[in-house]
Amino acid sequence: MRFLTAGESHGPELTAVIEGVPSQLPLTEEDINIHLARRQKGYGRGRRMQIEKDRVRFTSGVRHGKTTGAPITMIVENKDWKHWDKIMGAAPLEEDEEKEVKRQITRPRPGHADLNGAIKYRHRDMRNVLERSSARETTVRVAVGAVAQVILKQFNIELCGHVLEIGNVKSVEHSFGTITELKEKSEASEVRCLDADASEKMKHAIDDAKKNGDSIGGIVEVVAVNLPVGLGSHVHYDKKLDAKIAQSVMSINAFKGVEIGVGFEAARMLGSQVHDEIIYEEGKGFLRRTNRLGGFEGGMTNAMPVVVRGAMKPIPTLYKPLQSVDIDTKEPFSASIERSDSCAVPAAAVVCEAAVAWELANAFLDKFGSDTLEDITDHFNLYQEKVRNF
Ligand SMILES: Cc1cc2nc3c(=O)[nH]c(=O)nc-3n(C[C@H](O)[C@H](O)[C@H](O)COP(=O)(O)O)c2cc1C
Ligand SMILES: C=C(O[C@@H]1CC(C(=O)O)=C[C@@H](OP(=O)(O)O)[C@H]1O)C(=O)O
Repeated sequence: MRFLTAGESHGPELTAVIEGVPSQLPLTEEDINIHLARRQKGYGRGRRMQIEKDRVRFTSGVRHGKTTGAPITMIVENKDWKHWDKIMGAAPLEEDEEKEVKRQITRPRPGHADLNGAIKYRHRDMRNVLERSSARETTVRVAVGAVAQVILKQFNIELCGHVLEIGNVKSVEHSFGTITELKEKSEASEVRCLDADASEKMKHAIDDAKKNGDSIGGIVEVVAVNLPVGLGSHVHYDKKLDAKIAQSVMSINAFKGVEIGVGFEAARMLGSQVHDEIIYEEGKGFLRRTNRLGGFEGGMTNAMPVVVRGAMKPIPTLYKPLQSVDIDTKEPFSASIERSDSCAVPAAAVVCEAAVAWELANAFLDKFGSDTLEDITDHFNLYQEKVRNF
């Protein structure tokens, strides 16, 4: 499968086109809307989230609740567009509108794409950069990830993103039992954290940052279960599934680090403390005694849960001004802003979940075929039988 997204933060709508989704897959707009609503929740978001009510509309590729195999187009409306239609309009401006509408953004925010994008694409108005660099785009990436999750669920593969840390507050309680419990527990917390005590402390940390005009980041984790052995491959760098996941997660706005399993900690441990011993159980086949490597060896899944973590930096738009330089006057200034999130880590856990789901579903279809659900299922069942008898 492949996908493209298009759309600006304050434009009329966002669009995603996915090509390569198998035919005969039961798929409804509601399957997507559940995840869009999850992404909108979370303590620390700004006023924009009160304006938007993200819902998807299919305009191709789905008929009567089933995929046809043709490209699927998904549209999400920006409710905020009504406040921006003049500023964001595609038509050339009349002369008398120029002054009123064309208020140029010339003050780059440290940490955002504004300055690099303006220099690279030769824009004197940095709105042309910020509209597309905005994480509003993650709405349709979550929609794409939701389609991936529907594919995976057909084969009992499920995943869930949750929050491990916000600022220097860490979740102490990580255990969750089944994936359903992980979903329920994280969903019940306003910061998507399993640990009730830590959740409260995280909310305070967000409040403190906000009160001081500051922003705060954190660490999210995605866990995926019931994967077959052998998704991805060791044979070439661009077939390694752990590497593809890392790329996907790193592409999420403001993500600055990715870990799989014990991740960076592995460098500080000895080999005997890192590698997962192999055992064999009749009827189940080969298993690992532990899962420190987060479900990957040699760029392939090993049938243990996949565990991926991503580190999000604090949001760059700050109420507390940071120094920057106006690109027209070349004079230093201290930024003042209208609105921004103070913390988007709980939302980012849902985006990270979507990024991992996409890579897993893609690797799954690479292995088991992609034309139609029935053929994929036959191939999957045959493979699983061979794995059990290996
Ligand atoms: C869900 C989500 C919401 C975000 N909200 C904001 C925001 O309100 N203000 C802001 O300046 N950055 C926000 N960001 C981060 C910026 O989009 C990001 O820092 C920017 O695109 C620059 O990219 P980089 O940080 O990856 O270099 C958000 C990121 C995510 C994932
Ligand atoms: C709109 C979303 O996130 C936006 C991401 C974002 C940024 O700069 O990345 C800036 C803010 O937008 P605005 O400037 O319109 O307030 C966030 O609200 C969203 O997540 O749906």
